[in-house]
Amino acid sequence: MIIPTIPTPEEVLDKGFRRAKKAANKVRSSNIPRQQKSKKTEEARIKTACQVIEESFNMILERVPKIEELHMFYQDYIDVVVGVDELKKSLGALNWAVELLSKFENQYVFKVRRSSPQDASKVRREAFGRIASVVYRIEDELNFLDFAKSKLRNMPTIDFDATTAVIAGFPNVGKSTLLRHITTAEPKVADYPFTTTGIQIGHYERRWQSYQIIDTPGLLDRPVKDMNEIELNAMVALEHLADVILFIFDASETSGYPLESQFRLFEEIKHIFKTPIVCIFNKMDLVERVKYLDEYINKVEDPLLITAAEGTGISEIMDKLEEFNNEKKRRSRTDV
Ligand SMILES: Nc1nc2c(ncn2[C@@H]2O[C@H](COP(=O)(O)OP(=O)(O)OP(=O)(O)O)[C@@H](O)[C@H]2O)c(=O)[nH]1
Repeated sequence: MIIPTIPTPEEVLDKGFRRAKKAANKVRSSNIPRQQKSKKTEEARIKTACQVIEESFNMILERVPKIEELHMFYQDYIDVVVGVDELKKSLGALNWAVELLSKFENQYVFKVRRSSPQDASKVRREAFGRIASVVYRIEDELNFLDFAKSKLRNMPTIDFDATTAVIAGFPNVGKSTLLRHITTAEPKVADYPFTTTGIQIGHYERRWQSYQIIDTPGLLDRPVKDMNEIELNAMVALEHLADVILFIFDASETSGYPLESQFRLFEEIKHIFKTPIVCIFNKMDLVERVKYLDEYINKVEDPLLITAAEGTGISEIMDKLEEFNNEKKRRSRTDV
């Protein structure tokens, strides 16, 4: 998300007062009658200081995207990373400062006009004091916006038009292998604060349709009860993205996780997400279709049996995703 550079109160005031001085010098060297000069000079200083500072804050307010207009995934993402309420509060404080400064501008220009030439500079000093105190009043909010800027610099770039599958399953079950086989290019890895290794996003096109497969190492690969609140919220963010979840079982159990615990994780994810889930049993090259395995395979709807390492079963997954894509298109047509 684009948050522009956030100045400190000192920087804002310095810029405002410096420009005010310049404006004053300009008036001083103009050919206004002498008796009016001191008042006109102070008037220019007050006006310029207020306007320059207002402009700095307005520029920030204009450049930060309206949070409620962002895709729900980004709204949740921002909420998890920095807090939407806090961000809105800080922007609200900037608005408050702009309104007050514009009030000061009118109030003090009027005061200078009504003052004697000798008192004009006193009025201006009073105005500058109040301007400074308003800017310092929002120091915490400026600091927060600066923190948010650095935190939100590398938001993952999501293609919201693509049909999106999010991969889930215990570590070592073959998620990356699958991602590499389905998607053509090297998956892009974006910063994602809930996972230690970043989010991996792979893309591919099929019959002129775009697909996107997302892996979030460290998030959808362990029991939900072990998750903290941030991670649970991150799951909500993912739910806004996923048209479908690909849950990968390691049928061979060579990853070290018994099918029983893998199935428990599947149940948890099914419980949390309202998104449809496609169950994929991987590493079929290492197993016999024994009764024990069949028990699990038969428990789920339309399972796909694959050997990701050899690329076997990948086209069936793509067919399945195409079905979801067609369904999504059909739904969006009837929604219009
Ligand atoms: N025999 C066999 N091995 C596989 C298959 N798919 C993946 N593997 C192996 O399983 C191991 C783990 O695969 P990864 O793709 O790294 O698994 P992952 O789920 O992405 O693991 P994390 O990144 O730790 O979550 C690797 O050594 C793969 O080569 C398969 O179909 N058959």
